[in-house]
Amino acid sequence: MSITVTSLVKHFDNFAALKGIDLDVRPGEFLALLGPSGSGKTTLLRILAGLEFPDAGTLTIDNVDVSEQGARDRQMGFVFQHYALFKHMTVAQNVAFGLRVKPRKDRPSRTEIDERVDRLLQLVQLEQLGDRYPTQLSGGQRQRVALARALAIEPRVLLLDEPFGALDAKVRKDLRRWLRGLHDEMGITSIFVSHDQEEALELADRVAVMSEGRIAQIGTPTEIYRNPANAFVCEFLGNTNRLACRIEKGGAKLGDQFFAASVPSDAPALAGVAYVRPEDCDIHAEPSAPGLKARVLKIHAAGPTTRVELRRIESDEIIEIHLQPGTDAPEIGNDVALTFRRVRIFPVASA
Ligand SMILES: Nc1ncnc2c1ncn2[C@@H]1O[C@H](COP(=O)(O)OP(=O)(O)OP(=O)(O)O)[C@@H](O)[C@H]1O
Repeated sequence: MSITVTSLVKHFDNFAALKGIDLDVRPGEFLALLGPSGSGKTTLLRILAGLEFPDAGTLTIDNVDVSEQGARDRQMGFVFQHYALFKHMTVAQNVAFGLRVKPRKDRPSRTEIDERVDRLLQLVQLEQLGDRYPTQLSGGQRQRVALARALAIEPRVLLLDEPFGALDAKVRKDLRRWLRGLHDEMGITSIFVSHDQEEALELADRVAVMSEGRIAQIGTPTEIYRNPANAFVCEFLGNTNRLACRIEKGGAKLGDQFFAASVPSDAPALAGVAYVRPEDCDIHAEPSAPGLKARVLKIHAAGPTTRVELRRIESDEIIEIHLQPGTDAPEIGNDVALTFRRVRIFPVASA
């Protein structure tokens, strides 16, 4: 199923929660809505689900306008972070619920429902636990039941709002890999909300980064990580150094290197911020080598990557770099030169 959202606007009283969202979700795609708290992710998901209605804009599924349809008619499956299971029902009864409440003409027979529940419990790897009650399950198992329940109605689209948000880091990581596998197996168009950049970048085919009711950028994880469209996306994806610079003649100098910025080359000089990821830096032990001068403060050698913390001599800004494999670690206290393989530069006004 493809989904197209056009010029979607939503206010809560005077507050604009969505300020004009355009979005195309491709059939079978796994799309992440990523953004800080309050950026509008849940509001957008609830509008897609038909649980909330926009003030303006349209929503189509496979080119059919469903803007006026309610949640029941849209045939979407939802899994929310705290999507409580029915406590008085067993796991199997929870999964069957969406089928049992269908109007008689659409409702599968009792045998068909039992068969489908068995299949779904196998799919979420809980086939042994059909007779348990939700309180007898772990958090991760409960979320898998919630997922099986959402899938039972054979939804056209699966909507997930931080489905693993309440779980601890290890379970969360295992479950998201498992969910990605399940998605690939079923090929169902899925949209999930996350405020965790690592989760979104790992799971999704494409990520829509949201900021203050707008989509700041949409692209594959590699595109948004390697080529963030603006300062907000750079900062939100984290793991980046922020270095003051001066933009003139269409770019800025860091040490001896010049990097282009997306400003006209004849624009007046202005203050900028250069963003450099730690893995895009090279260190030269000889301080007189061409490059940005910095002093080595700390070396963190535990783990697979050696991280070096430095202070930029001219400004006291702290820079973290990841040492390239095969490079000798510098001495703490020594001055060195840094060169950069990839830098994004934006004017301060937009930073
Ligand atoms: N029913 C409501 N009434 C009033 N304001 C609301 C309502 N729902 C959401 N908002 C506001 O709209 C904005 C967007 O909320 P939304 O829940 O979509 O953000 P989010 O990106 O999902 O955040 P989070 O990650 O914290 O869940 C927030 O400022 C929120 O306070």
